Amino acid sequence: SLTLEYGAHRIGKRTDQMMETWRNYGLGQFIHWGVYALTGGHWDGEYYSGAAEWIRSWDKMPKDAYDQLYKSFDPKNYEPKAWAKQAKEMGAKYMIITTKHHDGFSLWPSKYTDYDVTNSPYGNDIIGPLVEAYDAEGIDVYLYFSVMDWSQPGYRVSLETEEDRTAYEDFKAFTRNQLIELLELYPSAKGLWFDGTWDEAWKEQAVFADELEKEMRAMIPGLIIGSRFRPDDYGNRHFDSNGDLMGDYEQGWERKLPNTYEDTKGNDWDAVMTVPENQWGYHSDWRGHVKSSYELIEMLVKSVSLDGNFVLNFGPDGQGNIRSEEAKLAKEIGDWMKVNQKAIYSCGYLNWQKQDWGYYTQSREDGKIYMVVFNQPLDGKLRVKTADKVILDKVYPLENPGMILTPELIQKNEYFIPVIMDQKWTSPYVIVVESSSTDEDKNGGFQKAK
Ligand SMILES: C[C@@H]1N[C@@H](c2nc3ccccc3[nH]2)[C@H](O)[C@@H]1O
Repeated sequence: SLTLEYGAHRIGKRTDQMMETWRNYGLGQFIHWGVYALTGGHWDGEYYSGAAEWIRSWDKMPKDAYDQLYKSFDPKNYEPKAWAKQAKEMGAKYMIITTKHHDGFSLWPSKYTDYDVTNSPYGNDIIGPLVEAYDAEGIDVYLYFSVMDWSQPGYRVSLETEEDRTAYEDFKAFTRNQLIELLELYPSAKGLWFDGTWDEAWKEQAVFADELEKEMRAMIPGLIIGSRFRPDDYGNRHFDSNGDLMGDYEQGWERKLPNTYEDTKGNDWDAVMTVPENQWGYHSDWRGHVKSSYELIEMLVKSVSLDGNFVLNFGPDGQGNIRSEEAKLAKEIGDWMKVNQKAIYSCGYLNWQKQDWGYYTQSREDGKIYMVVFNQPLDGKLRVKTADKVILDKVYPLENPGMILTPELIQKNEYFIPVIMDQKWTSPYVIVVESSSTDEDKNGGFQKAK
């Protein structure tokens, strides 16, 4: 392997308490909010078919017109407490907020740019009250920060000339200043979610990024930073030139999920997901496929079954309203979580053979196994092929622990579990499996369920 000075500084998962907490979240909320929301994905009566938060890059959007939008940013309906309550009801354990997206508009009072909320009609800090509201609901806050910043004179896609390099040094100092400022202003933040780090210019900044990451980690012990921040000695991100994961978890799953445990390489990871195919910021006219709560619940369960977190995106409109489609999804997902959350929180991957009826999760606290059923077989029998030396001690619906189900042995380590057919399941349901290993538990087999 290559000798890397700026590659992965740790092999394998972090095992400290803050990372354990992160690993056990299951469900998160992403919030994309900024001046792009004022356009709603349209300009001058024309429909923008790209991602709404990218509308500044649309050839039909005059750049100076976009850059004046902040003079209209005055969200009368911004209610951070209501947003936090809604997220609590949905069952989100953490929230990631765009402090600054690619356009550079800073949603907090920044000493380092005039392109921020203090120079908008709204005038006040957006981030602070949001952090307080989510902290009050017991939802951990993470700060999204785009390194790419179209508003900054020193920003460069690549460094071709000496002038580029000189300008980029200013940009690097600006970037560091804003990040230090954010961590000083919002010390209850548990981590940073970096974006906009794919430019060639940034990929040459292995030394700067490593020193900055160390500085940020020193400011908030346990701070959680994913794989999308640092480039290594050769400009590789996410995985260094030896194939080792950079940062504390893999951040590559944007609008997609791993399909197998092998796809995750055994790392921690999050998947961030839009409700339409590709809209993070507010677009008033969602076209194409809009995901249902059923689809999103399956993505959540699949993520947890593969040891990841699922982060669902919300894009409030220019007045600070959560749109009705998202409010409905938050309610529907929350209703499902209220009944089935034990199969999500503090759960992860179980190495039993994947079956067609759905997904297994296993509690990291008491070893209980959850079968989350999406595709109930017509004969009402769920095939279960356990790992070796496993005994099924007790099986029952999570919603009805008194209804003991008797597995039918098919062959060694393989059973049919008869789910009650007259029980009309109308949404994904959970069967609990309490199990033990045939050896005494000295070999670290499944912990005996308490
Ligand atoms: C989390 C998501 N990442 C940003 C983004 N910009 C991209 C440019 C090219 C390819 C993928 C991108 N994702 C999106 O605007 C959103 O913030």
